[in-house]
Amino acid sequence: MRACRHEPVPHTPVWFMRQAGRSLPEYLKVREGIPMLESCMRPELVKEITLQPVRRHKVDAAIFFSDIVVPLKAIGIDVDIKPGIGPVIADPIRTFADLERLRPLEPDDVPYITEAVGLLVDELGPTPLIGFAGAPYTLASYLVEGGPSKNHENTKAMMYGAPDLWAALLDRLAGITSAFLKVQIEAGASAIQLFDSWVGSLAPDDYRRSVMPASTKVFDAVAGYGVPRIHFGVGTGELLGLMGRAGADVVGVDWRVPLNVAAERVGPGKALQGNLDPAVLFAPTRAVETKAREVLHAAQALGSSGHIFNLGHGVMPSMDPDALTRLVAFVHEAGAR
Ligand SMILES: Cc1c2[nH]c(c1CCC(=O)O)Cc1[nH]c(c(CCC(=O)O)c1C)Cc1[nH]c(c(CCC(=O)O)c1C)Cc1[nH]c(c(C)c1CCC(=O)O)C2
Repeated sequence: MRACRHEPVPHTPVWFMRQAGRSLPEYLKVREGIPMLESCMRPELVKEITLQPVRRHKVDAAIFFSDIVVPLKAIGIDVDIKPGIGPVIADPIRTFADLERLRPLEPDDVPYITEAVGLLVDELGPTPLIGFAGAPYTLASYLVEGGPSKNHENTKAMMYGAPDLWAALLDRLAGITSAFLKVQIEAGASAIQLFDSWVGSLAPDDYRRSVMPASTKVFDAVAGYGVPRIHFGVGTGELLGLMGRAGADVVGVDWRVPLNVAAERVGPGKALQGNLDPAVLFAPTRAVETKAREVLHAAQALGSSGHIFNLGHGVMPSMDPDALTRLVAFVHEAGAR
């Protein structure tokens, strides 16, 4: 939390996006026979899965085990997470009439989230819990396409061709996302991350016009709590400045932009999170450490604090968990003040 606020830290803190999940044998064991979305609704199981990578890797933060589509499911959208595919929406959102299915989210829709966060905060003690949600653009891409998409063609067709419908869709999603984050913060989450995983597919002008207002609305909605707000997307090199200006305190960076360059794009006053290429973890330990040291060096542009070490995107299921554990120890040692 101190690194998020540019305060002095004993060492660079580290956690990994998707640190909980299929890279861990203990996860595969407890998930056996339980569908993904159902597992997100069982507080004891959520607690166990969230804690697994903290115990194993000694990371400096826990990320709440859930999924970006959980709030959509909670308001009655017919969505499922298909193994190896991702979220699939039975009836995509394409018209103004479809929007009526996106009703506001109430805390009572997600009692299992409140309960799981409470259990976790008790158990984690001083280790912070990061809550999260999907940002309006990324959620819209799943809702409009009906599932994962490479080119986001239906999404962009609506954004360019039906701007009023698009704005109304993103505004509704901003409300749902804000409510979902508030539930997690009020239950005790120390920080939040807004994942706009697929927004890197947009040019800066389109982002500014068609997406930034909804993301700003989300950040504004939770500003009053004073918890650090992290914002991340993949391939967002050209958007980093705007994503910071949308209201993030910490901007997540993928591996394509060195952190010293990202610091210039984001400007003073914001911390950075990232940005080791996840694929580096498949190389021998010496190579991992060389690349991790490069990340730490580039982050020195931020001064003595304001860097949270992470991967440039999520942990992959085929990664060796021991390589991640070794990386945490290395960052703690090489990033000591
Ligand atoms: C785009 C997105 C999704 N979900 C999420 C994002 C944003 C992050 C990113 O950019 O990767 C966010 C997410 N999903 C999950 C977490 C858990 C917390 C953590 O990071 O440890 C988080 C933060 C669990 C999950 N979410 C999912 C899994 C795998 C399902 C399983 O274990 O059966 C987990 C552990 C499923 C999911 N859900 C989604 C995808 C693309 C997939 C993968 C599909 C597949 O490859 O099988 C949508």
